[in-house]
Amino acid sequence: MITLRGLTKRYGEKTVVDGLTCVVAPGSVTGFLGPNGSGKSTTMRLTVGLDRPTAGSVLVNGKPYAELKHPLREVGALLEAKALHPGRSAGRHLLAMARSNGIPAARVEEVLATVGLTDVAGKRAGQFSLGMGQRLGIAGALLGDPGVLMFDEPVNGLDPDGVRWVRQLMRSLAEEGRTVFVSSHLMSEMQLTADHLVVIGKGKLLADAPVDEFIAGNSLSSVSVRVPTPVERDTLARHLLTRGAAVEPGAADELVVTGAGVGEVGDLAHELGVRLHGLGERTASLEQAYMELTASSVEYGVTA
Ligand SMILES: Nc1ncnc2c1ncn2[C@@H]1O[C@H](COP(=O)(O)OP(=O)(O)OP(=O)(O)O)[C@@H](O)[C@H]1O
Repeated sequence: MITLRGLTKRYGEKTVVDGLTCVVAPGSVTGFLGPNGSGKSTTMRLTVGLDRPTAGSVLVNGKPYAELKHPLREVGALLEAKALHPGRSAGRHLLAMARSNGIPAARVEEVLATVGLTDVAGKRAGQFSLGMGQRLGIAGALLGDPGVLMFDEPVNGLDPDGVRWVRQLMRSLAEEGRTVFVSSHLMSEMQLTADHLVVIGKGKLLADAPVDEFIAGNSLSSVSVRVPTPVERDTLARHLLTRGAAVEPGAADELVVTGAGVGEVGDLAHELGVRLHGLGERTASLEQAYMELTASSVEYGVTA
């Protein structure tokens, strides 16, 4: 479990992490979302003692990182800036990490196999591709078999196979009862991977909710209606507009309606003698919900 209590970090005048309070619970994947520069990496760095909070605290299994006796056995992290010795092989790099944390050497073989790097264990890390480097970073996080895992943009640089592998790995780690805290900018991937979300903007907590609840609470539900001819589409659209609904063209013969339910749209079509080739709720995506919520928190937005 990771517990943040009023966690705050300032660099000079700038407050990068601003009073974050939340609990990242075991047994589920918690997605950590926020626009560029919102403080996600800083929060993760504070969690593993790479930086000190200006105020508040962050605890791993109830203790500050510095008080953990065997840190790698309690929390494993893949962070963005990897301090890899480029001339050292993947195997030796992991072995050095294992030695300094009292982890048996045999565990190195296991994690290399888990991340699919067994065949290149003797290769120098400096020659690794971006994706191989990510796999090595994940191996390092798993080395101590910790109950808490943190991954900062783990799918960065991975091919579609690798992305799927990371998703399955996160899911299985959570199913084993571990705490999995993962940041990503890939909303569709997060929607598939995460159970719960913590969303921040400009260092402040914007949301802390299960994925379904987050999507439902931050997006307008809409209705998709398929009408075969332009004349009928126009008739239905005009009548919906007079009832205060909003109508937008969708794909091909589809209209996307907000502000009216499925029943209302169906009944109206029936009254008007408009034929329907499809009618149903449209589920909003995590991306839509996220954009709604963070629109005002984007620090480096582009103005059109
Ligand atoms: N050591 C530091 N000194 C000064 N400012 C810093 C330092 N580390 C981070 N920052 C600033 O803190 C802010 C938050 O950065 P952080 O990397 O935590 O954001 P992030 O949410 O991880 O962003 P991204 O999604 O782009 O990775 C940025 O404006 C960054 O410039």
